[in-house]
Amino acid sequence: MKPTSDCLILIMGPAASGKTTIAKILAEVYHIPRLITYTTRAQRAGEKDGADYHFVSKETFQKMIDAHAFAEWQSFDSAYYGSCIEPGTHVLVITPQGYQKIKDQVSCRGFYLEVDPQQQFQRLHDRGLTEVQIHERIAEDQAEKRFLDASVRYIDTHQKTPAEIADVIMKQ
Ligand SMILES: Nc1nc2c(ncn2[C@@H]2O[C@H](COP(=O)(O)OP(=O)(O)O)[C@@H](O)[C@H]2O)c(=O)[nH]1
Ligand SMILES: Nc1ncnc2c1ncn2[C@@H]1O[C@H](COP(=O)(O)OP(=O)(O)O)[C@@H](O)[C@H]1O
Repeated sequence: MKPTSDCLILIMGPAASGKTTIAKILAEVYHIPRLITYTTRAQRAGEKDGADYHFVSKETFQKMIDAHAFAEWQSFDSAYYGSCIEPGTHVLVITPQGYQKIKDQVSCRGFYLEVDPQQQFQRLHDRGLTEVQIHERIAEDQAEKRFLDASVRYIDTHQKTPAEIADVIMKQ
């Protein structure tokens, strides 16, 4: 089924599984805009404020919580992440826990990207993470999987190009 009516396409997956890459293709090729979420984590090299995230201070994030600005928010990997939902068809990159909090609020379709462990390790190493940081992040992502449910579609990204993965999502 294609997203002909308002529908959120929720992209989930562990660190460096390709979530951001796929969201960019869905925006650029399929013209499905991404909802930019808010985070207190540090901006990575190459990331743009307002395009990858709205990078905000903890104080600003807390003010947004107090103002009930978020559809959901959570603490993850020593930072806060929160999303605001708008009407229309959009892509949202989110944790499984975030998915669990909003799945009954909106019409949505969830996808979980699975990544080859060796490729993931290499990508996270290239991102500058230490071995300890990599193992901590993998454990946190693993713990998040308990929030997935039977309606989530798993996509094995190994040996698939980003364009092929986006195509799989669009054909659902
Ligand atoms: N619950 C929730 N999770 C988010 C939000 N924005 C991003 N995330 C998730 O937060 C996690 C950490 O994201 P990030 O720090 O960019 O690391 P990455 O997964 O390695 O790219 C990922 O699983 C994202 O999908 C949000 O607004 N709410
Ligand atoms: N299907 C793929 N094939 C090859 N490289 C990929 C693929 N998906 C993502 N990558 C690369 O892996 C790295 C991490 O991807 P990214 O989209 O930032 O992951 P995430 O947002 O899940 O952390 C990037 O360098 C990206 O170009």
